[in-house]
Amino acid sequence: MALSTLRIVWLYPDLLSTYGDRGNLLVLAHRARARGIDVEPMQIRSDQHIPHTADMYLIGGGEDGPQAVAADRLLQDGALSRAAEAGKPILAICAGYQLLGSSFYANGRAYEGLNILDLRSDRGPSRAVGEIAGEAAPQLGIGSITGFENHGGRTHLGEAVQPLARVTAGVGNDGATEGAWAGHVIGTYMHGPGLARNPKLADLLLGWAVGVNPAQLPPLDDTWPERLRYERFQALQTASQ
Ligand SMILES: NC(=O)CC[C@H](N)C(=O)O
Repeated sequence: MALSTLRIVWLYPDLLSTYGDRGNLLVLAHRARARGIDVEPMQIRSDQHIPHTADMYLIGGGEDGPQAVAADRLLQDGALSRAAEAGKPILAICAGYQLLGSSFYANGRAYEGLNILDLRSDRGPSRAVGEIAGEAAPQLGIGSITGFENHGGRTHLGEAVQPLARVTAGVGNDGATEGAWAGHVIGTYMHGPGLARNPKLADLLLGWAVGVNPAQLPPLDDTWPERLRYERFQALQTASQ
């Protein structure tokens, strides 16, 4: 593999990290180290400059107020937009996902987003709270997805992005699609943390970061993540009966 040390930036833990989103960093670090890749996790607070040199960037979800502050600081910093242009993998969850679009709603008004993904978010008729599941875009090769969602926003995709998944339970963007991706940037409403529940999504990001086809990463023992996934999908089936 081309990379010996994987530098993963976890953005703004002081503003955005709800429902265990920090777990995404832990999952990526574990899955990289298990393949012999050293990991340097970097937690960058909102009063710090974002390093340009990282190999992957993570941003989590949060409430409306911190989301608006985070968007403002990210716009001023500029490094996340340059990372996207440089093809660095970015995983953004919920509030972090919404602020990658052109605009989003928080506290009753629209805010400017980073325009990294061709989408915009407004408010839905009710909060979307609970399990979310779907079938991921076949090109991604990650199969079905599972997560937990809690958001008031609804997201409308433009032509330059593809839906991450087709929704089979829950709401996601609008009840039909969930999340979005373009290049190496993925946005999703899945908390949980999302990567603990979707190890193939974690490996997709890792593969992008180290420059190998994810299918060529050495396999790991995923007994426990698979049990978790089984349990979550079963819970949805039971709830729908
Ligand atoms: N969980 C979240 O990140 C919520 C994002 C946003 N504040 C919304 O309610 O839509």
